[in-house]
Amino acid sequence: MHLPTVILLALATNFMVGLYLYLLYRRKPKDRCFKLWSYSCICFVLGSMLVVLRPYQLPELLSFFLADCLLLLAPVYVLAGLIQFSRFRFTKQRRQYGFMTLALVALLFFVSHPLPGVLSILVALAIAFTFCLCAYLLQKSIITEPTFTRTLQTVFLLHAMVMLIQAALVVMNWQHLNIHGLPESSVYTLISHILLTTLTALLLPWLSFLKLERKLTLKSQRDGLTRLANRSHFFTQLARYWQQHATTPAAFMMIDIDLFKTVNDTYGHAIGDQAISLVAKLLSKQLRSNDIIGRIGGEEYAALLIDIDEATALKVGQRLCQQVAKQLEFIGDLQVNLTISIGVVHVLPFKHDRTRAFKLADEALYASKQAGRNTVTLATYIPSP
Ligand SMILES: Nc1nc2c(ncn2[C@@H]2O[C@H](COP(=O)(O)OP(=O)(O)OP(=O)(O)O)[C@@H](O)[C@H]2O)c(=O)[nH]1
Repeated sequence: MHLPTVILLALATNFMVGLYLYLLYRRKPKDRCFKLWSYSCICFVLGSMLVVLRPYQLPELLSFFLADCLLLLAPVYVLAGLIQFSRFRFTKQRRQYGFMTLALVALLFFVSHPLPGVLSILVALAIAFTFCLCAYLLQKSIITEPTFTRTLQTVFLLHAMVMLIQAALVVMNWQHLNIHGLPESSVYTLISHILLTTLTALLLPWLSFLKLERKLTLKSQRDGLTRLANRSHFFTQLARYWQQHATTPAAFMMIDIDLFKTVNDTYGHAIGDQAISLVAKLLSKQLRSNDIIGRIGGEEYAALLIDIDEATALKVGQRLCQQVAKQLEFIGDLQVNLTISIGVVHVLPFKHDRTRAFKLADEALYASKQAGRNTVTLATYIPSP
C-alpha cells in the first residue's frame, strides 16, 4: 500500500465527513454531538497534516506537541459526542476529573515532546484508553440497533488494540526509531490507525439516521395527546404478549370516560382534551409499569394487566374508578365530575383468543354503562359460539 496515497485519501475523506457532520449540526443545532464529531474529524486532519510536515523543520512544539494533542483530541471528541448523543448526565465533579485528566495528559505530552519515542508511546496509550471508554459508553447508550452498536464497538476495540500494538512496537524497537518516534515495522499499525479513524468517521453519520428512525418509530407508536400507545401499537404489543407469555394469566380491560360528550359540550374541546390526557396519566400511574396500556379511541382506553388473578383484576378496576372520581372531580376551577366505566375479562393467552377477549371486555364495558356508569363489570371468558 502506498502510504502517502492512503494518508491523502484518508485525510480528504475525514475532511468531507467532518464538513458533512458540521452541516448536520447546523441544520439541527440541538444535536451538539454532530458538532463534536465534526471537530473530531477536523482535529484528525490537522494533526495528521502537522505529522506529515515533520520532515520540513517546523518548530517541535507545532509538529510534535500540537500534532499529538490534536490526534488525541480526535477520539476525545468522538467520546464527547457519544456522551451528548446518549444524553448521559455527568456530575460536575466527574466533568472536572475529565478535564483534569486531559490537562495532565497534555502536560505529559508537553514535557515529553522533545523525545519522540516517549511521546508516541504516550499518544498510543491515551488513544487506546479513549477508544476503550467509547466502546464502554456505547454499551450503555440509547442506540437500539444491536448490529450497528456491535460494529462500532468492534471498530473502537480494534482501534484500541492497534494503538497498544503500536506502543509495544516502539518499546521493542527502541534503538531504531524514525523521526516520528516509530519503528519502520509500525507502518501497518499506522495504516490501520488511519483506516480505522476514517471508518469511525464514516460510521458516525449513521447515528443521525438511527436517531431519526427511532424518533419516527416512537412517534408512530404513540398517541399525540396522551403519549400512551396508540391503537395499532397497543394491539401489536398485545399480539406480542400472546406469543411470548402464553402461560402467564392476564386481565384485559376496556375503559371509557362517562358522558364525555357532556364534558365537551359544557366546557369545550380544550377541556375535553385535557380530561382525556389527565385520565391517561392517572391510569398509567395506577397500573404497573409492565402492564400494557393504550388509547384505542376518542375517550376509550384499553389495558392488559399482566400476571394477575381475576379477583385482583376486579379490585384494580374498582380502584381505578374510585381514583378517577376522586382526583378528577375538578379540572382547574371547573367541576367536571369525571368518572370512568370498565369492562374486564380474565384470560390465559395459551387457551384464549385475544380478539374474543377484546369483544367480551367491550361487552362488559357496555354492561357497566347500562348499570349506571362509574363501575366495573367482570366478564367470564366464553369461546365464540
Ligand atoms: N375533546 C375531545 N373529544 C373527543 C375526542 N375523541 C372523541 N371525543 C368525543 O367524545 C365523545 C364520546 O361520546 P359518546 O361515545 O357518545 O359517549 P359519552 O358521552 O362518553 O357517553 P357514555 O360513553 O355512554 O358514557 C364524542 O362527543 C366525541 O366527539 C378527543 O380527542 N377530544
